[in-house]
Amino acid sequence: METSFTLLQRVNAQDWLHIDGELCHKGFSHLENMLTTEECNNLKALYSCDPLYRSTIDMSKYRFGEGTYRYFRYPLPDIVNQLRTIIYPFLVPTANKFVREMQTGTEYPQDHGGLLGYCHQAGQQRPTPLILKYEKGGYNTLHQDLYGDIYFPFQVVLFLSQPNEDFGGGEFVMTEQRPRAQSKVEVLQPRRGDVLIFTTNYRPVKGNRGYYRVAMRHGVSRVKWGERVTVGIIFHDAK
Ligand SMILES: O=C(O)CCC(=O)C(=O)O
Ligand SMILES: [Fe+2]
Repeated sequence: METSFTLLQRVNAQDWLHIDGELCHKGFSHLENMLTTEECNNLKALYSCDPLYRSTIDMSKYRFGEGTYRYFRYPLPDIVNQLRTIIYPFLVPTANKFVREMQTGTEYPQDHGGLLGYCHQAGQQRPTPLILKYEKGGYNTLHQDLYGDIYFPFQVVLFLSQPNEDFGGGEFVMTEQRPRAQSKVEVLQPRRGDVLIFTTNYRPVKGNRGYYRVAMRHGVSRVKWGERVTVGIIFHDAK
């Protein structure tokens, strides 16, 4: 989308009631054409700017997969910070519905600063947004991005590379683990500029006796050729 709309206007224009329904019933929602090609290219170009990062992880070293990711330092790049701050409040009603259904007793504050306040009080002070790069053979094993006791139940991935043009393979994969059942998978291939919102830990599903937890994990299948770059926006900070 070549657009002159601000990020706030673009986020505001989404059908958040529909997104709420998708998060509750499927655990993810795919928003198409949120970022322009120029914004994607600008974000990708940040990858090699060393001073922006607090740490760089070679995924194979920890057997997390194959590829590299880099955690941004504070202050975050403007577009990452804006999206983190702007998207958060739209997700709070769904997050609080999850909490009420599971009766965990926590309520998420209405603005992102409030969530960071809770994180910082609990000793979670390190920024979690990151940029990930996979080359031929790269992949990301199934995982959850929790980073401490305080976590927000949704997170976001920005897709910066074009499938079948910049890379092949490298699908985004999610699994749902229902209690006492086999796992179900979803395989997505979002396009450059798309944004995916998904459940970090679990989603509540109504059963005969109240709600039960369906754990969700995400990862990336093997990249067959080319280079795939994403930015992950996690709303809570890390220990
Ligand atoms: O590269 C991807 O699509 C997955 C990124 C990821 O695991 C994350 O942002 O938490
Ligand atoms: Fe992740």
